[in-house]
Amino acid sequence: MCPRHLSTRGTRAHAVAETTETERDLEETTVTEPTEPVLALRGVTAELGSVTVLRGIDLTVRRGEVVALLGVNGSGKSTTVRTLIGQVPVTAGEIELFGTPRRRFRDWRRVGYVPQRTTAAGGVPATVAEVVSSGRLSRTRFRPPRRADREAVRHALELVGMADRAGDCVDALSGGQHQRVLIARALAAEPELLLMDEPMAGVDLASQEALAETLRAQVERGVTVLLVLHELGPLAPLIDRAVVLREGRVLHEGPPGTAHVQGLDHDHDHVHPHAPVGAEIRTGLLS
Ligand SMILES: Nc1ncnc2c1ncn2[C@@H]1O[C@H](COP(=O)(O)OP(=O)(O)OP(=O)(O)O)[C@@H](O)[C@H]1O
Repeated sequence: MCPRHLSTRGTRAHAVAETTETERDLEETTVTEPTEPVLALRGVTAELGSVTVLRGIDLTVRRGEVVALLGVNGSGKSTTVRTLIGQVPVTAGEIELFGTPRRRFRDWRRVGYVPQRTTAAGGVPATVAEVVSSGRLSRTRFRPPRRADREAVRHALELVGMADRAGDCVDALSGGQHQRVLIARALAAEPELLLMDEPMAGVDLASQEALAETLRAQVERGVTVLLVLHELGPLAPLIDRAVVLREGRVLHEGPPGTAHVQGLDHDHDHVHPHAPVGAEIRTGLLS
């Protein structure tokens, strides 16, 4: 809870064995072959309410790839990502994560998810460190956090330049800082696959560049990335492939330079969600 109840339990001797366990976990999770699909959607359809939102999405992302999902507002980008994590049920088609049908997939520590930011206040009086620690739950389950967990949280905060705000209440952060905390939360589990829904939304240009650097380091580690974007921006050099959606279907797939020709410029009716530098935007971190 905010602002001063962070645990500092644990001893160094304890930690050595715990680090070993985490290393063992990591070894177990890096067995995917280089060209093996990390995620695959085949003919995926989905409805929200009574509206058909996805109309047969085919998408494969292989290990180490960085794929941008582009398209105008309402084309189904977020819904596609949310079907992958089971937040939106599919009405037809197949989804696989790491070669396992999604309905049987349980190894969620391999997946980091950054949700699309919202303007709804979460209302939970949590500190930055607590929110980022929640990203570690897929590894810690219900056991108390160990030194390796606290170390991973600290490292994730360092990666997004928020280590000095660990004890602050999330309510005290700006919109861009919230976004950085959400990214740190996803990184805390040291995932192999990062799913990011507009990770740069509301982040000023300098911070976008810092986050692009963070992402580059993840990609160099072999992390696979699928991210929803409205524009490539500082992430452009990292993107291997762009997939453009329109009305719940894949309209175009190819090198990122071709994406705008194929359906974005002509339908440029989407909102760019970037806030001006220093803008105070409240987000629901936990929603
Ligand atoms: N909870 C919901 N109930 C009904 N319809 C919804 C719901 N959420 C989204 N939709 C509709 O589903 C469609 C796809 O939405 P989605 O959020 O996947 O699009 P998007 O491409 O991510 O858009 P944006 O760029 O605005 O985030 C839109 O027409 C949207 O209005």
